[in-house]
This record gives sequence, C-alpha cells and structure tokens, in this order.
Amino acid sequence: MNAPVINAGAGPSGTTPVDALVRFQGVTKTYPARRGSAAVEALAGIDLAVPRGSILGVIGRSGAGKSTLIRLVNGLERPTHGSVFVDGVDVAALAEAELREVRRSIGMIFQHFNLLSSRTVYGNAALPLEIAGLRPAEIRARVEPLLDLVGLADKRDRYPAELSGGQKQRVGIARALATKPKVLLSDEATSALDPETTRSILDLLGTINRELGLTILLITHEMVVIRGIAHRVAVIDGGRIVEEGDVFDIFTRPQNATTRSFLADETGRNLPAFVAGRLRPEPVAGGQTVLRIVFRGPFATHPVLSQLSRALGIDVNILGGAVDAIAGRPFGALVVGIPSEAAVLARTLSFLAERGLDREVIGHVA
Ligand SMILES: Nc1ncnc2c1ncn2[C@@H]1O[C@H](COP(=O)(O)OP(=O)(O)OP(=O)(O)O)[C@@H](O)[C@H]1O
Repeated sequence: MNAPVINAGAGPSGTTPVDALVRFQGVTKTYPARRGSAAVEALAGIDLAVPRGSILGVIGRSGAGKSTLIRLVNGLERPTHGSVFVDGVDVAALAEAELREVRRSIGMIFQHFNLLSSRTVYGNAALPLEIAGLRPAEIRARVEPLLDLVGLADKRDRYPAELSGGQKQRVGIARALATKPKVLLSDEATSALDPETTRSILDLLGTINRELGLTILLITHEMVVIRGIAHRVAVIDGGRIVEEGDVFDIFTRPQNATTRSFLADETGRNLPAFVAGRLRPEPVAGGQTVLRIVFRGPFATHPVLSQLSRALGIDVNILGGAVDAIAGRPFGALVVGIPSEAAVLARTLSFLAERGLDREVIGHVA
C-alpha cells in the first residue's frame, strides 16, 4: 500500500509518512434513502490518521458524523467509498468472521457504560474473555491487574447499581482493555459525568496511553476533553474534517469558524459582555481600541503588558481573557484596551509583533 504522506507530527515538517494505527482513506458514508427520508451523506472525503501510540480527539457538534466515523473503525458500519485501515488491515473489506477477529484488537468505551446489571464488576470486566473462551485462571490473571489499574480492586464483587458513574466507566475501561486491544475507541465516554469525575477518567485514559502505549481515538463534543488528554485534534463539521493538527496549535491558532466556536469559552476568545455590547468598527475620539493578544508557550509568562505600558507611556486596560496551560504548555488570550490613536495602535502592534505575539484588532469602544 502506498501510504499518503501527511503531517501528523511524527516527522520534520510533515515529510515522514505517519505510522498510523488507524487510517481513514478517502472515506465517504452515505446512509441510503428510506421511506419518507432522503439519503444522508454522513461523511465525505475523510482522510485521517491516528498515529500509533497517540491520542487523537475528534470533536464535532451533534450530527457532524462522529459516531459514524467511530463505527467504521470496528466495522459496525461500512464505508460507501474509501478504506478504513486498522493496523494495516482494511476492515471494510473483511468478511464477518474476519471482522470478529479484528474486533478483538479494538476496545470500546461508551457514554452510558453498557454494563450488564446482573454481573459484578469482575464479571463485567471478564465478559469478553469468557466469550473468547479463556479458562477461569487465565481470565483471573488478566482481569485482576486491570481492576487494580482502574482503581476498583476493592469493588470487584459489587454490582453496577452500587457504583458511581465514574466507577462504572472504570469498569467499562477494564472490560475494554481485557482483550489487550491495539486501539481504544471512546464514544463520548465522559459526557454523562460531572467535571471532576471527567477529569479523573481522562487522567486514567492518559495513564493507560502512556503506560500501555495504547492508541486512543476518542469522539466528543467537549473541548475540555480534547485539551485534557488529546495530542492531536480533528474538528468535524457536516461530515468533513475542517481542521486537524496538534492540540496546542489548534487551540492557540484556530483557523476554522467551527473550531473557533468550540474554543470560545475555553481560551478567552469570548469577549466579556460589557465589551461586546459597546464595540464599534471605527475609532472613537478619546476612547479605546480593543485588541486580542495571544501569548503562546514561553511568552505566556512574560510581563509583556507592563513593558508595553512603560515603553509607550500608555495605560493598558485588561478587559478579559484567560491564562492557562494547554497540552502542558502555557497559553493566554487577553483582551485589552489601549488609547485609540492611530499612532499608538501602530506602535503597539509592532511592539507585540517584535515579541512574536499574535494580535488582532477587535474593534473600538467609547
Ligand atoms: N443509521 C442511520 N441511518 C440514516 N442516517 C443516519 C444513521 N446514522 C446516522 N445518520 C445520520 O448521519 C449524520 C451523522 O450522524 P452521526 O450519528 O454520525 O453524528 P454524531 O456527530 O455522532 O452526532 P451525535 O453527537 O448527536 O451522536 C446525521 O445526519 C444522522 O442523522
């Protein structure tokens, strides 16, 4: 197979073919017309690689095509055109019996956990191994360390009804790992959980990725999931990948409108209401020009605003923003007001440019 060369961060400036554990190549999925409803093109022209050992997050709104994408990986759906490779095997070309074999190398966790209420924690985690025909001693040797890994060793004889949502998802993770999969598919696995529990489940998935080297493909509608765990992100909208790249790059320099809207609350892109309501396109005499300044990496911790204020002899008014870390790297987006004189604006923009900061004039206020 001639692997297409794409930039997935695995080599210098995108010149190295990615060692993809999962690869979508020219994938289109059209659900045929049914009585009373037209055909739906759920996915169109998807080219996407999940590099081996990495975590790729796919984010999109409801109906964007996320579930379809993930169901193509385990062969629950077949593409209308194109191929989906899992470790080099085109799952779309497999007969049902071969597909069952490949599915053993794919673990999956779900939004609503999908546990059997009549089975204990141990019984749920052991289920795929029972189905695969392993002996009880082999099953025990596999499941007990997994219950330790997910922090549920002391709950092994409890039933799902006795567990919290986070604990249920930990059982789901143990069950997904039982067959030693090559890839873990996560379908909105934290969407039913509160923020703190979400954090702990994401931490667990991060640990599993690092310690077991497990490749993870996750779909979500929450940017917090992407920033918490993913190395790379693909933004899907209307069945197409509209933006894809390193999480820090996409968070700090989003190019696409859909990406920007997902990021609005995350990274200080939303203007405070008291500014947004007063914004005008033209400068106002005696007023302020409103700028958004993006600090990336080491610049996030530099006292650039006080330097700007001193160098130009102006007041810099902080109107909003956020300073945080994304994928472990410092990042800030601040909205500031400076005196709205053309000369001040020109000098401010060149001051910021000299320091390598991204800057954007948003408008003017009285
Ligand atoms: N089995 C099906 N038959 C017909 N249309 C379908 C089928 N499954 C999904 N679709 C349609 O395909 C499009 C993509 O759906 P999909 O479930 O993949 O999106 P999604 O991003 O996962 O949405 P959500 O977050 O709401 O689950 C939608 O327009 C949906 O209505």
